[in-house]
Amino acid sequence: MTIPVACAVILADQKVLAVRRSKDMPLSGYWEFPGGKVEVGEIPESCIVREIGEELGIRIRVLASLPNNTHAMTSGKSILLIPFLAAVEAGEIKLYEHDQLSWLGQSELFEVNWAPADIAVVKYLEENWDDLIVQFSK
Ligand SMILES: Nc1nc2c([nH]c(=O)n2[C@H]2C[C@H](O)[C@@H](COP(=O)(O)OP(=O)(O)OP(=O)(O)O)O2)c(=O)[nH]1
Repeated sequence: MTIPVACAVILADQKVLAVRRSKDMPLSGYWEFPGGKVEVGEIPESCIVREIGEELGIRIRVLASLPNNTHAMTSGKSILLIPFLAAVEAGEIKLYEHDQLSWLGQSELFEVNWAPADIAVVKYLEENWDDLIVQFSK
């Protein structure tokens, strides 16, 4: 079984936002890009805007979609991670589900303990930083 999960790489000032899963969440203590499961009948772009509203209390604008990554979990399920590059359009970030946040620059990307499914996405960001984060920050 494959679970589609949309996540947002939110950029500001040439940094990206990482959040830590709290003790009430599965994979607690791991860092991730905020987001959640795509509901039945929902498109990933709508899902990510909805999830970010629920988790961070902000409205985002989707700038681009990034390569998906499938990751097999020990449970036998797979996560299909669908990342979007996004910017804050309105509101102030508050953590409604996570317990910590960090804004990471290119050289800081691996300073947090990423959820395993995110590692390929983070590597992609690191390798394409100038084309993505620098360009879209202009
Ligand atoms: N949001 C998010 N989830 C991730 C990432 N990487 C990763 O492995 N996951 C996993 C953790 C969870 O097993 C699953 C997402 O579930 P979730 O609990 O955040 O989803 P949700 O908000 O829709 O919550 P629910 O339906 O379980 O209440 O995907 C990521 O970067 N962002």
